[in-house]
Amino acid sequence: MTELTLPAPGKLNLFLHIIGQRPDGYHNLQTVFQFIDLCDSLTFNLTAEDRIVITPSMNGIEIKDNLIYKAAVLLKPYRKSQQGVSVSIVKRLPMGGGIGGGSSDAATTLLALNTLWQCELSLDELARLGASLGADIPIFIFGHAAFAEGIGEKLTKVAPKAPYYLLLKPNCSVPTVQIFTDKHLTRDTPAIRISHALKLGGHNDCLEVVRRLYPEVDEAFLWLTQFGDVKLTGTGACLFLAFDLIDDAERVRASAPDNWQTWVCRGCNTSPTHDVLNQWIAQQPI
Ligand SMILES: C[C@](O)(CO)[C@H](O)COP(=O)(O)OP(=O)(O)OC[C@H]1O[C@@H](n2ccc(N)nc2=O)[C@H](O)[C@@H]1O
Ligand SMILES: Nc1ncnc2c1ncn2[C@@H]1O[C@H](COP(=O)(O)OP(=O)(O)OP(=O)(O)O)[C@@H](O)[C@H]1O
Repeated sequence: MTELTLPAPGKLNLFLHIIGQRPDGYHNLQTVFQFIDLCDSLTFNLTAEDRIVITPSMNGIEIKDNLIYKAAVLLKPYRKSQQGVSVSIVKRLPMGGGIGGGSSDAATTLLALNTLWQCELSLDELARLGASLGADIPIFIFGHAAFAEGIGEKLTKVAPKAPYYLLLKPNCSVPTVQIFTDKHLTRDTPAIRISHALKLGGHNDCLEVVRRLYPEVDEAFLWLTQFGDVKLTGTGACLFLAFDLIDDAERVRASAPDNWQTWVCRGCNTSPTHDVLNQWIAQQPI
């Protein structure tokens, strides 16, 4: 039986500028995406029966709402056979954290099944399919750190510094839609050039709104600022801080109050999903 196990990494928005709003309500952004080596793990097994099975079930998510399921359904019309798939997942990425766990699971499913079901879609075609499920999916299909524009689908490869990060999730989850519909959100940050972004970075326009709506994020932000330049990823709730040395990151982590989830992880400019998938493909008999 064919089995494929792939990591589904989280992402960070190193900055997130909102430069306008489209007529359909979606926001035009400028952001730099970088992956982290904190990952879910997804194992795919093809099955004779034409069904999509996901185990274990995820807390509070019906299978039909699971982005893994939705991604698999999107690819079904391109299959060369009528085989189904069983997906088992080890979930490590917190939900509602702004690190794109659901999007990464969906993108990993598209990449894995494109190979296992021999759909032969290009990365651009997969990214377009993925974008119909969520704005964060194209970056995980693209597979390289990128400067992103549009709603996150216009991607230009970049290679920012890849430090260690202390990632902290305050004891709350932030629904993306709540932040994007808040009337106090800044939506008119002037557009910058990619060279400016790489040299000077930027800020996250969602930070002030998230701190005001979520006192837990505000408290964690204030605690972390004593150690450096704290950033919010996406619409939160996760905050992160960069370190050159892993020991410094671990020292701050050890002093964090117990009610916050914390991780020390490394920035990655290539996606671990693509790294492992390319190795797997290279090992298959011709
Ligand atoms: C905040 C980011 O994580 C930054 O990378 C993304 O922009 C959010 O991406 P996502 O979670 O995949 O978002 P989606 O599932 O596509 O959209 C959720 C909701 O957020 C709002 N939304 C999302 C993305 C965007 N550029 N503008 C928006 O206004 C829309 O109301 C949408 O209904
Ligand atoms: N496989 C999945 N893993 C996680 N969440 C999923 C999955 N499938 C559906 N969801 C739904 O998507 C929501 C957002 O989850 P996700 O982990 O992508 O949040 P996030 O990290 O805040 O993402 P983003 O930065 O894209 O907003 C969850 O609250 C959950 O209801």
